[in-house]
Amino acid sequence: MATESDGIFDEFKEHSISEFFRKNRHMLGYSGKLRSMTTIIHELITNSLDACEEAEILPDIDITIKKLGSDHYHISVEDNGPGIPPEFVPKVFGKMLAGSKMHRLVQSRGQQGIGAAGVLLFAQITTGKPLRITTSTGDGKIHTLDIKMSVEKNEGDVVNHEIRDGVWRGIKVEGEFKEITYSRREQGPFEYLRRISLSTPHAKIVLTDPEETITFDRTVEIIPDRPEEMKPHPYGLTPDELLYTSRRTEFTKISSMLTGELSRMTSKRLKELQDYMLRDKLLENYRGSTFWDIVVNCYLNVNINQYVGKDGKYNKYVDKNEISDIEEIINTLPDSLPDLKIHYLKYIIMDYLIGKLDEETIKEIKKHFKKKPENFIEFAEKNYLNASLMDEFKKKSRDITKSPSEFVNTLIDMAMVSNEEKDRFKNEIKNVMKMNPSKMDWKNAELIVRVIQDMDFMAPSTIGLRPIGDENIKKSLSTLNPEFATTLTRKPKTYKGGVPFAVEVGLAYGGDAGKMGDTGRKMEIMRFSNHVPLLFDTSGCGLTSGVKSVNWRRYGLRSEEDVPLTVFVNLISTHIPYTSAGKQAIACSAEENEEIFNEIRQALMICARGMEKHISKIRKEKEEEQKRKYVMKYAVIFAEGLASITGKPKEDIEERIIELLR
Ligand SMILES: Nc1ncnc2c1ncn2[C@@H]1O[C@H](COP(=O)(O)OP(=O)(O)OP(=O)(O)O)[C@@H](O)[C@H]1O
Repeated sequence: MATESDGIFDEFKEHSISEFFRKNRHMLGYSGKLRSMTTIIHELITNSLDACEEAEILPDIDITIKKLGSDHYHISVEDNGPGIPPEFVPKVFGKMLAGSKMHRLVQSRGQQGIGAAGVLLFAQITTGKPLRITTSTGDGKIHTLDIKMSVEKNEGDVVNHEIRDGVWRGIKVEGEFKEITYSRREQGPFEYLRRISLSTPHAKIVLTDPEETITFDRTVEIIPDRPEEMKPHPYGLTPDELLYTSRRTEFTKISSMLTGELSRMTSKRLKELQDYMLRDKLLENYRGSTFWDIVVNCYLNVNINQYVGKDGKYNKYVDKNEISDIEEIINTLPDSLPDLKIHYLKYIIMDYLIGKLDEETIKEIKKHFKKKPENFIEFAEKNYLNASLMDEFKKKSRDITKSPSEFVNTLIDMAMVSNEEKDRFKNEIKNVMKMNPSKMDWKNAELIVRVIQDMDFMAPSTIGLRPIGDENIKKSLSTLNPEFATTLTRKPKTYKGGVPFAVEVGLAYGGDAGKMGDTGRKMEIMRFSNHVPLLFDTSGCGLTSGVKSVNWRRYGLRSEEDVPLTVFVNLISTHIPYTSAGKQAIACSAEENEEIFNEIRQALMICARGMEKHISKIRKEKEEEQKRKYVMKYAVIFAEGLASITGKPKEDIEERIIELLR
C-alpha cells in the first residue's frame, strides 16, 4: 500500500559540512565582493598570528593582492610561523571542522576549525582552481602542495606535491579568487590590517596592494607571553559536556577524570562531592512524599496527616484544642536526640503550623512553648514555611546544615535514614567513582552536575588570558594624534558559570579620532575580539550595544554625530560567544550575556569620566581665553582715558593693565 511518505524519502540524502557551506558561504562571511576579500585575508592572517603566538615568534607577515580581472585577484599570505607538517596540510585546508583549537580552552583568534578550509572552498567554487600551500617547519625541506577539496567527503585532495631543500620556516598560502574586489574603504583589507596592527602591536605586516606597498610596522618588539590553556571550571559544566568528556578522556576512573579534566577539583573537593551526592541520593529517595509525611511516618510516629492536604500544604486552621496536639507531638520526640536537632525539628513543625494561625492562636502557642529557648518562637514567626514539600525541606536543610555529611548524620539521628541505607548509597557512589568514564550514564552525569552547583569552588583561573594591555592600546591610539586618550583593562571575570573573559577599552578624543560623517567627525567604534578587528555586522553585535548603552552626553559630548571620538573595545576570552560561524558579531548584549555587557559598560563609563574632565577643562580654557580677549579690547580704550587724565604715557598704563589682567 502506498503511503504519504513514498516519494519524499526517495530524495533523502546525507550531506557533508563542506557541502553545507558550499551552499551557505555567506555564513562564513563570503557575501559581497569586498567582504569576501576581507574574509580571505582575515582567515589567513589570524591563523598566522595564532601560530606565531603559540610558537612564541615575532610575526612577520607579507600579503600580496594582485588584480587579474575586474573581480578576479591573486592573493598570497606568507608568515614566518612554525609551519604545518606536510601531512596535516590536506586536513587544515581541505577539511572543515578540523583544527587544533576547538577542543581547548585557550584564548586564540581561531576557535572553530573552519577558516582555512573556507578559504580553499571559496577559491575552488569561484575559480575551480586549487590552493597552493608552501610550508616548512624549518627542517631543511620545503614542501609545496596544491590542494583541492572533495566536497562530498569533506576531505582535502593533494593535486601536486613538490619537495625541495632550503632553509626557511613558515607558511605561504596562494590562490586565485573571483567575485571579490579590493578597495581601501572602511570594510576592506587595508582598514582591517590597519586595525589588526593596532591590536597586535608586536606584528609586522607588509601589504602589497594593486597600487603600492604599505608597511604596518611593529611598535612593540616584545613577544607577548603565550596564552595558557585552561581547564573547564566545574560551575560551567553541563551533563552533556560531562558525558562528552567521559567518552574522550584518557583517565580510567570517573574520580580521576573529574580531578584531571576540571579546574579547581582537588581531591578534597572530590570527597566533598561524594558527600553531596550521598545527601542528594538520600533526598531523592524520599522524593514524592511530603516532609510532613516523613516526619510523621518515619520519626514522630503520630498520625498528623489531618493537617496536611494532598498537595502537602496545610489545609485547615488549627483550633485551640489542636495546640495541645502539637505539644503532644513534640513531647513524643525521643529524649536521646541531641537538643539542637530536637529544636530544629520543632521549628519546622511550628513553621508549618504558624503560617496558618491567627494572632490569638499564636499567643496561645507562645504560652504553651514559653519554657522553650527564646529564639524558638522568633524563628517560627519569622520563617514560617507554608509549603512542606520535600524540595522546600531540602532547601531549608541545606541552609541550616551547610555540610552535607552533617545533614546525612541528622537524617540518621532522626531515624529518617538507617545506617544500612546510608552505607548502601555510599557504596553505590564509590562504585560510580571507580567506574571507567566510558560507562558514565546521563543520570550520574546529571547528579554530579547538580551537586556541583551547591558546592563552593574558587573562581576560575583567569591567568591564561592575555590582554593587549593599557600601554599598547595607548600607543595604538596615539597614531590618531588625539588631544586626549585613556585606556582601561578590566580584571578578568567569568560568564555562564565558568568561561573566563576580560574587557579592554580605550577612548581617543580629538585629533584624527572618530571617522568622517556627513556632519563632520562622528563617533567611531572599533570592535575587537581576541585582538581581531570586527568590521561587519556592527548593529547585531553586543559590543556595539554596550558602547551605545552609555549616555555619552553625560560625559561632555554634545551628540554622537559630531564628535572626534574613537571608542576601542576588545573582548578576550577562551570562548567568544559569536552569533554565527562568520565570527563578526558577538552575542553579548544585555539580554544575551549580562556579565560581558556590564563589564563593557563599566569600563567605558570609567574611561568616559576621564574624558569628561578633559572636555570641560578645554571648554573652560576656551571660555577664559574668550573673556581675556574681550577685556583686552577694552583695556586699550581704558588706558587712553587714564593717560589723558593723568598725563602719563599711554603705553606704560596699557602695559600695567595687561600685567594686572594676567
Ligand atoms: N599559518 C598557520 N601556521 C600554523 N598552523 C596553522 C596555520 N594556519 C592554520 N593552522 C592550523 O590549522 C588549523 C585549522 O585552521 P582553521 O583556520 O581552519 O581553524 P581555526 O583557526 O582553528 O578556527 P577558525 O575556524 O575559528 O578560524 C588550526 O587550528 C592550526 O592548527
